[in-house]
Amino acid sequence: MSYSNRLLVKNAQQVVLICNKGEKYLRNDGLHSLCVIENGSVVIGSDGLIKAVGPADTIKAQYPEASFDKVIDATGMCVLPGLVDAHTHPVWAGDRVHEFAMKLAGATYMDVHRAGGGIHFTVEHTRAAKASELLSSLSSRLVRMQRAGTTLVECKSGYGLDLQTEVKMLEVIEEARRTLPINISSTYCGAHAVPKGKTVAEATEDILQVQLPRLRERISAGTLRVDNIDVFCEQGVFDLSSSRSILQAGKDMGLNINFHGDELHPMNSAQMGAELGALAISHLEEVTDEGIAAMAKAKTAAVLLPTTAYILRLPQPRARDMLDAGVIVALGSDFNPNAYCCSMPIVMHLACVNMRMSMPEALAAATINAAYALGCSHTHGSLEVNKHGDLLVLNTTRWEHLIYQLGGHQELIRYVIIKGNIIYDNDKITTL
Ligand SMILES: N=CN[C@@H](CCC(=O)O)C(=O)O
Ligand SMILES: [Zn+2]
Repeated sequence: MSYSNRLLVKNAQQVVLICNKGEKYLRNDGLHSLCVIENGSVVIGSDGLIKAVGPADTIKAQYPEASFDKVIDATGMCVLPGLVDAHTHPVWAGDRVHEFAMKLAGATYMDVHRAGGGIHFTVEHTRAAKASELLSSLSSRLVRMQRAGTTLVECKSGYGLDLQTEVKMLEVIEEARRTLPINISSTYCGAHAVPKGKTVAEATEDILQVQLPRLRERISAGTLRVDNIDVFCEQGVFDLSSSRSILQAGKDMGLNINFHGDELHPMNSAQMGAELGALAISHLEEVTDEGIAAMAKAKTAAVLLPTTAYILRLPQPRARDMLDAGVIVALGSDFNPNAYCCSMPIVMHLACVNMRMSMPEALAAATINAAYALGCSHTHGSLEVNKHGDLLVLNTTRWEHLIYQLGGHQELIRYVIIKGNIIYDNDKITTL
């Protein structure tokens, strides 16, 4: 046995593993109760991976405390996997607080978009911003997410809509990946809106003939990493057939398909995504029964975004119907200038109250299933041996408090740990 382990978290009242048989996702019966060890400990090795997790007495017998760089006594506390945020747009300049006021006064999302605001407003400001400014605001946002317990986050481009700005955004995401501890899955979303002055056909042509080929070169040369391809498949944005051709082209270059579908209108996006072998489709407020069945069969994850329906006062996504049909349900914050939320604990609370998910369903959706939606559930999303040592220590004896205490994560999260390193220590926590 190695005598140079990085971290021991010992004697936790609860260690929430989520699952313990190498499951890549949880659905149906797998969601009824999560795998929890009472009075447990976790061992993280010097490579940042989990070496052991189990009853505190067993771990104590196997690992002498002296073999650890750091020991956390979690008596009276809970340990759970770091949260996974499966959908964010965190690289942009120019906030849209003025549009929030317009929407509160009755304007719809598409009213604002058609009037040249919304994504177009953000595109104008993001094109004008320096990469260093975008990196600085991205870093602050990611640090906020980390403090709210997120340890793996999907980050999209999509406020450039031209080659130069899309690449600038992807490079900024890449720099954040190199400099911050949080794990990042990056997504090219050049088809987030039709740029002003172009038709859908012209925008699609530009993506297929100019943007994707340049990205392919950069990825092959190892100068840029991109994991997923995204499109906003919506009436007045990219129609089904242009979305299909862009997603297929991305898949052909090795990207995972993970896109916005069936948000404001039923577009048959779910069926199209399932046919293409999409790993995930987000939103789905307007998905049909046929779309739900197709996603369940194809094991395409549904990334549900409770903040969007809440802020835009949309119908709630049909989480219960999807869960009952066996769809793999994940959650995301949808952080963007329209939905300014960095907190997965708040997202889980909204999912429970507004979308009628149970707390175990919401936690699985924000861990193992969100990791699945990003193609990372073999390394993230549960506390199992050989996975990344990414975890939260909560100052409470039952994990459900993280969801129950709306907006209470700042007082509940004592430590955020990524690969066995403490990246946030909230030592100001007192009693709860
Ligand atoms: N629906 C499309 N995209 C974003 C909103 C982006 C924006 O409004 O800037 C979403 O997921 O909600
Ligand atoms: Zn989005």
